[in-house]
Amino acid sequence: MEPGPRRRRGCRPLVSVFLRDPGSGRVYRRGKLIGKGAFSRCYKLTDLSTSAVFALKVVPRAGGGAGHLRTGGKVEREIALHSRLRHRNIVAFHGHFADRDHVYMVLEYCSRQSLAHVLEVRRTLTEPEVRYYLRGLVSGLRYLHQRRIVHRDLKLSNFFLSKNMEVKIGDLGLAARVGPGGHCHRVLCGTPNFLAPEVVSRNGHSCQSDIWALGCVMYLVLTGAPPFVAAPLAEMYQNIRDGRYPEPAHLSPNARRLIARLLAPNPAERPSLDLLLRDDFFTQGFTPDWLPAHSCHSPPVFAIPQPLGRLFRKVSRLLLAQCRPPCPFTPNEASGPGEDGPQPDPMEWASEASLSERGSPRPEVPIHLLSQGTLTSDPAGPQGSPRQDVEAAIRRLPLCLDPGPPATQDPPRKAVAPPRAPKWVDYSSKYGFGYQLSDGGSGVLFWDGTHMAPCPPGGQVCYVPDRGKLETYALRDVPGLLGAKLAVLRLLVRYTEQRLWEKGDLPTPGWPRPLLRVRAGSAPAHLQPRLLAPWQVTCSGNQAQLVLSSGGEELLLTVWERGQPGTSYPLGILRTHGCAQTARQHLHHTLHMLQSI
Ligand SMILES: Nc1ncnc2c1ncn2[C@@H]1O[C@H](COP(=O)(O)OP(=O)(O)OP(=O)(O)O)[C@@H](O)[C@H]1O
Repeated sequence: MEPGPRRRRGCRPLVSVFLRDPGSGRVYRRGKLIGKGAFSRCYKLTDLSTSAVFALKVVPRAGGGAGHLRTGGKVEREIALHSRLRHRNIVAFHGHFADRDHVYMVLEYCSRQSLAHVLEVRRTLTEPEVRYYLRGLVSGLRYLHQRRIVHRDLKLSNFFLSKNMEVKIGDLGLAARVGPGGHCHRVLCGTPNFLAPEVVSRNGHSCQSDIWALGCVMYLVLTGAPPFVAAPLAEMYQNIRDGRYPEPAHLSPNARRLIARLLAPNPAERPSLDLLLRDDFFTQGFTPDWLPAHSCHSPPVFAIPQPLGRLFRKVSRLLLAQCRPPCPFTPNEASGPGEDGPQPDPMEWASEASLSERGSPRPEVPIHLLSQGTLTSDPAGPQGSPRQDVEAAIRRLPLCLDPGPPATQDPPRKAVAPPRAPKWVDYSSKYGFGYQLSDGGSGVLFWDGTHMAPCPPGGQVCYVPDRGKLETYALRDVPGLLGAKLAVLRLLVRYTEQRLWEKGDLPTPGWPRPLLRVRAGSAPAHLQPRLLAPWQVTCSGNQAQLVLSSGGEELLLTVWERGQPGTSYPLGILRTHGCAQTARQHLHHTLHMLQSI
């Protein structure tokens, strides 16, 4: 470990490269500087034992001693409040510690920085994007307000973006609990442009003041300028008190109306967070379930090709007609990703029959691990992580290819065949990957790494959050936030059932159904390797579908030749007996794909 930080005269003390949290014993390596605030610096941070990446917020202590912080208790308050919060739209607080010179906060790393960074490049955002971000912000803010916490500094630079473009409220340095009267101390704090009239008039902050700030944010991201500009300050404060701002005439009437509701000078006239989401701006416009990463620098195009758009709308209508209250999704959520537009969106669907007519796989395309999990047990499965299994397979496969010249005939086969996914519909560019397994199971692997499947009997729904534990819900209890996913699940599963079903695959009773999916980068979807069921890799070509599985003690290579039942070769037997040319090709191919994960 590095010696303690050296202090240069007149300079801030340096932050050590290696840091130890004495409370948890965790050792971290400090990475690059992400940015500087008025009181703090923020670095990338890696936990050396798990390689998990965090953001480290470092606040210097005054004079380098164990005395008061330079910030007059702000950091202690921030830690006390933030460390108790846990919500997907609030930057997660993972821990804190201190040394002679600094206080350290270990925070969730938001790799796409903040909405301020996005707006700097984009200048303005589209209405569907604004709905998307506001929905996340309202969810995080509702969580805070339910705990009687007001944020008091809601602004774009405090709205962080995760890798998945999920928006997270951060920097709780000014957050405070409201007193019994619903207000906090009558101090003037926050970003001047976004101060609510009651704050400017020193009547104190309340939850409604945060809602005013959301109005300022909405105005800013849609028009590119804040509604109230500080020149001169006294005039701006008067405009704030009067709720007088330049009319954004070019915005849609719904957007203008909602802004006016949020920027009502009388706090009591502003909508509650729940009412806000029921405003026409939300209910009459399309809200995407996710945003592509490129929307950080260019406007996303929300479009699906005409025939598929029609199909989705038709099926949505069908589903909605069948769905009686309490219905876990709204027409808006179920209506698909947008109106038809000029750009076709890649949606692919396939069954073995269609695949076998479409050419051979292209294993040279890079493959990324997209999604993993099981809907019957722990996401990592009973035997450890799927990646470990993939690595074990990579070690073992070459051993089968090593021995001498190819055998003239294949070795003894096993009659077992694990389930696979002979049918799928790939809409992962917007939603997810719907599959139907040969044993009748079905589900959707969503673009964000989550997994949902119907689990009969009893009409329940299983859901595995990204790296989370399996959750099971009765249909009517599916949380509102999962409503859109449920709608997609219904759409895609129904689609695979109705459009792609072909008979012939007999169920394999009792076989576990964890899934691990790989997807080749830019290859056309029908040429991509497909699903992994119990640690399986599947690729589809014009000749065969291959599944490598580790259902029991040994690895099995199962091959489905066109129209034939599957045959499985234990790798140990392939290794001792050798195998014929075709099986060798399959092995080479499988190895190649696994190596590119
Ligand atoms: N959790 C995080 N993940 C990624 N980047 C972060 C995170 N927290 C802060 N940052 C980045 O670090 C920089 C400094 O953030 P910090 O919160 O210390 O100050 P600030 O909010 O910019 O300023 P101030 O504290 O004065 O309001 C900013 O560019 C911010 O985007």
